[in-house]
Amino acid sequence: MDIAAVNALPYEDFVDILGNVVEKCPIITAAVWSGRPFLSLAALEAAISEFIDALPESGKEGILRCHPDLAGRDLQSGSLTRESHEEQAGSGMGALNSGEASLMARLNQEYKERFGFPFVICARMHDKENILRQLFARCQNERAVERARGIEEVKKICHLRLQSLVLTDNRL
Ligand SMILES: NC(=O)N[C@H]1NC(=O)NC1=O
Repeated sequence: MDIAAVNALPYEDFVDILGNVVEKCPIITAAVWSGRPFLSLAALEAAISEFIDALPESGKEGILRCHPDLAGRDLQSGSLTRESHEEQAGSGMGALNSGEASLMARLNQEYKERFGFPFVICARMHDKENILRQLFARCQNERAVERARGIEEVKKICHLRLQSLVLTDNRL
């Protein structure tokens, strides 16, 4: 399970295995495949990051819009991706009390109305109190600041997803 094994994957397997390192954006994984061979996992991560940075602002917002709300309807209906489900469950999003749940729903809605994309945060790095605090604070920012902030969080999520795939996926 090393970068040589990742480099040896045909693109179909590469996209099957790594296609959700950026939530619901397998096009990013498919695009960076042509940059093989990667010298390290960090080099693969850097290629993903560079691809994202080269997108126009509308593309970056598109990436954010592919993310499900935290504690939102996809969590309630059980339709989150496996990765997102683990992240949201781990940070307590499935165990909000009714006050926290309604505050989260109200602030998520306020955030989306203000910016036109959802609030994104690397859930694995925070607990529910911290997420609510950040959501409240970030609602006050400017749109460009939030776009950049959300993309930073996407990269943190991607980093942790890549790490756990390479550590645990025995297909690699
Ligand atoms: N909206 C949002 O932040 N979603 C996510 N964050 C995370 O760590 N996993 C997600 O699905």
